[in-house]
Amino acid sequence: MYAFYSLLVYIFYTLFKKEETSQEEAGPVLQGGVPTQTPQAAGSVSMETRSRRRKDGAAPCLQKERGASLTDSDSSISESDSLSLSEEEECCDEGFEGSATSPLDAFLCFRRESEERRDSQTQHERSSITAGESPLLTVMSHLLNFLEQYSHMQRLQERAEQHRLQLRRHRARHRRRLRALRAAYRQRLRDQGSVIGSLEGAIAEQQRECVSAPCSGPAMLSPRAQDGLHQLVQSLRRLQGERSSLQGELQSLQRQLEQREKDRQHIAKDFQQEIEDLKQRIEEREEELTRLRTETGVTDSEKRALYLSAENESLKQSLSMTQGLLQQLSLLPAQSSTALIKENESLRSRVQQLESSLQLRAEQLAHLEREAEQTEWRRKEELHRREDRVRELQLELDKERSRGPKIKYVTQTVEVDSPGTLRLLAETRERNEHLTEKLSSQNEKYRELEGQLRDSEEISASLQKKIVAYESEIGRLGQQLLTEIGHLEARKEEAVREAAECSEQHLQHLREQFTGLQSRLSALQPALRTVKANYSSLRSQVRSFSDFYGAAISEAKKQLCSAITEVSEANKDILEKYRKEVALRRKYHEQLVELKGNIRVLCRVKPVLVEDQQEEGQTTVVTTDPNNESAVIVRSKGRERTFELDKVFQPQATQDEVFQEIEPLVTSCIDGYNVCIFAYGQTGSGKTYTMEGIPLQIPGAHSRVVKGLFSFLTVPGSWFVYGFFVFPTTSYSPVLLVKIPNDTHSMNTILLQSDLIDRIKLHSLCVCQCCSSFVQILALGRKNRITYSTKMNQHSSRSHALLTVTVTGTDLANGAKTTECPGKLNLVDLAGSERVWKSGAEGERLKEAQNINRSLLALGDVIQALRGKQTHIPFRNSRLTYLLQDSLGKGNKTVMVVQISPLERNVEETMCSLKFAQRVCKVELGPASRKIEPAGHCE
Ligand SMILES: Nc1ncnc2c1ncn2[C@@H]1O[C@H](COP(=O)(O)OP(=O)(O)OP(=O)(O)O)[C@@H](O)[C@H]1O
Repeated sequence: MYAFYSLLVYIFYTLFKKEETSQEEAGPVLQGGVPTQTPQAAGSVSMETRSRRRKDGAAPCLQKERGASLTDSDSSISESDSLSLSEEEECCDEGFEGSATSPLDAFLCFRRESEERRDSQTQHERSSITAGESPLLTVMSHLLNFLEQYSHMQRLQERAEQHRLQLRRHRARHRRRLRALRAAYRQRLRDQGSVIGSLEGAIAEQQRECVSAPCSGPAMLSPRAQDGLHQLVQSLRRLQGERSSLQGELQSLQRQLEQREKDRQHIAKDFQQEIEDLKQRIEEREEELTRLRTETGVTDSEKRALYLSAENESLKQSLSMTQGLLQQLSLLPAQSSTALIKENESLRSRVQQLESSLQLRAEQLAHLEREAEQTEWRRKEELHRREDRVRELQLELDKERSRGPKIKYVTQTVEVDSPGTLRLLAETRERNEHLTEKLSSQNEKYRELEGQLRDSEEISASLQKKIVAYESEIGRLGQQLLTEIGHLEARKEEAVREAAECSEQHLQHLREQFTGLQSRLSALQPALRTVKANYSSLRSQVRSFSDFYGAAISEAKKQLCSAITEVSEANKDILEKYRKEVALRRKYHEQLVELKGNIRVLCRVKPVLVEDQQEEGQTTVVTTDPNNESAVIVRSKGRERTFELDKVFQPQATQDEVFQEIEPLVTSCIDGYNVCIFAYGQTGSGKTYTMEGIPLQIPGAHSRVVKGLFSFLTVPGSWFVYGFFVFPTTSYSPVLLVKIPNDTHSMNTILLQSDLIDRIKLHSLCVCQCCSSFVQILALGRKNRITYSTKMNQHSSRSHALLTVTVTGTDLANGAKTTECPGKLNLVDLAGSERVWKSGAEGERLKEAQNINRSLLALGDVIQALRGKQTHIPFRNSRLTYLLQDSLGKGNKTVMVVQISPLERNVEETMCSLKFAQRVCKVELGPASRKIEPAGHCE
């Protein structure tokens, strides 16, 4: 299909170029302002018309035309000429109405037929073809439309040219006829004048004869003379009648001339108006054309169309370029096509308008020509009649002249004989004078008419000049249009050439690439062969290598097994040594802890704060001995009492110093012991400060213990894996200290446990795998802990806070777990013991204070029972003691931090706390015991 359309484009282009070149060669040449065709141009036009007429069987018309053109030079025009002219016009009209048979028209007919054929195809095929070839078809349709319009314009121009030629011939014929009529009329007038002159001469001669013979009377006139006179008078009367009739005819001619002049003026006006309208339309069209060119870029679209056609040509040359061309065609903007279609439509409508106006003009011209012919015919008829009459008059005058001697004789006899004859002569003379006067007046009128006719002819000539000027203007505009079309064509050719060059270059480039690739391919082929050979050799090597590899692996395995057995033997010794070392470390640690005591009581003296100094009784009653770290002296009621405890921290002691005393318990917990660290003391003495500290600023025991626990996870080469389970809860309230959200990223699992005792529940079990999640849980617990302001403490804790951490350790060497019941670390921040009257608690607060004191009393009872080594330890007396039974019982390790206030006003509570601490000091928990599962078999 593409090849077919490219062929079509080529044919179009060739035809178009041929027509253009023929037009350029046979372009109109202006001669004296009138556009005429050169012989070549006439030849080309006549060739076309000749061929057309030959087809129509109108060859005689051309001969007649030629005959008419040849006879145009003749001075006289016969009726046959006019007849031939009318026939010629009919033939020409027929020729114009006939269909054009130029090569371009034939091609357009062929295209129409092909379109019809294509329309007759099935809708499916047509849609598929249209969908596939729309850009090319669009371009082709534009080209065809353009060519159609161009051929139509050419036909119109030819028809206009023919009309102009006909008009010129008719005008020339009309002028010739007018000249002949004028000459004939003048001749007739001259003849009449001569006849009259001869008559006057005869009359004068008769008068002279009458004067020379006065004696002769009318009686002397013979009857023959009388008859002659009678005939003369009658002839004179006829002449008079003829003159009157001629006068009437002249008047009618004058009226006709006037009417014709009016008609001519009217037609000229109409014609001028039409010319003006046409000029205006041409101007509008030109403006619109320029506007379209500037706005829509018609030239670009045409360039693109020609570029596409060039691409299409290149398709024939290279099959590989087809796909690229299709893509370029698909990339064509639809706007240019629509603009071209619109422009084509507008051009068509304009051409139709011009056609209709041309048809109107042709009709008007035909009407004018018919009128002119009628007028000419009438004039001719009139001239004929007048000539006939002149001839008759001439004949009569000749007759009269031939009768001259008789009249002379009669006149003499009349003059001699008849006075009546003299009277008649006088009358006749008078009449003759009168007729002469009338003739002169008629002559004057005729001259006036002639002048008017000349004026009208001048006007008509000027009008014709104008028409000629307009025609020349139209021709010039047409020439400009043709030159512009030529320029456009040149541009198109330039664009086509550029596109062809570009495509040629591209093709050349592709060819070069292709040749380069081919050379590279040819160069690569030996390399490929060598690579293939290498590959095959490698493949065979690989095949042989797999066997070699299997043998090597089995050999290596054997070597590795032997090495592993050797290393494992060596490692066994090392592991044994390590275990011994660990056991030794634990033993020594245990011995150290036991030496220190499984239950240790530490005392921390709160420093005197600024706010404490503002109240009464701010004097300190507690003193410490720098040389004795285990003694604290309290002055009460004028007496000093020394309490011996395991360790007494001075008021300046830091959190770190306190933790150093607690730290061994962390190691014990890791080793699988149950340990308990709790703070005891009156309200506001600093228990929470010691256990929790000030978050992020001065961390307390909680954070440090947790850090210590997690530091074991990062010990390099550790043989243990630890898991930390946290039970943040409260001993007093069943409300959870920490409500752990499900989406907390640091929690892996949340387990619910069943009731353990009464209404105390361990609601949640959190598995912490990093320190930050531990700290988070602590922060949540701190946030949820209930605190109220009392007289003793602004942020007094109203419940015991327990943080239970269970630790499981697995020995990687033998898989032994530290215990089935893992090591447990209880961190307890007890609620402050207080004197109710002192704290000023009431209502709910009073109940809380009572509960707190009750639980602390139960703790004291448990401590008392342990001290007395009773068989029954009342752990179940309170929730607090129940929760702490794992850590307070036998085989456990406990650290109690007694917080005391150094102020005088708290001396009673300080004494109570220290007495309780001393009681605890005397408790023996017995040797601590580890809970270690038997090791499983090592894998
Ligand atoms: N060693 C210390 N150094 C500085 N400030 C301290 C120290 N100990 C306690 N405090 C301050 O004393 C105030 C009371 O302490 P804290 O709340 O810890 O007492 P408490 O024993 O927990 O009271 P309660 O039993 O009523 O909860 C706090 O403002 C705390 O910062």
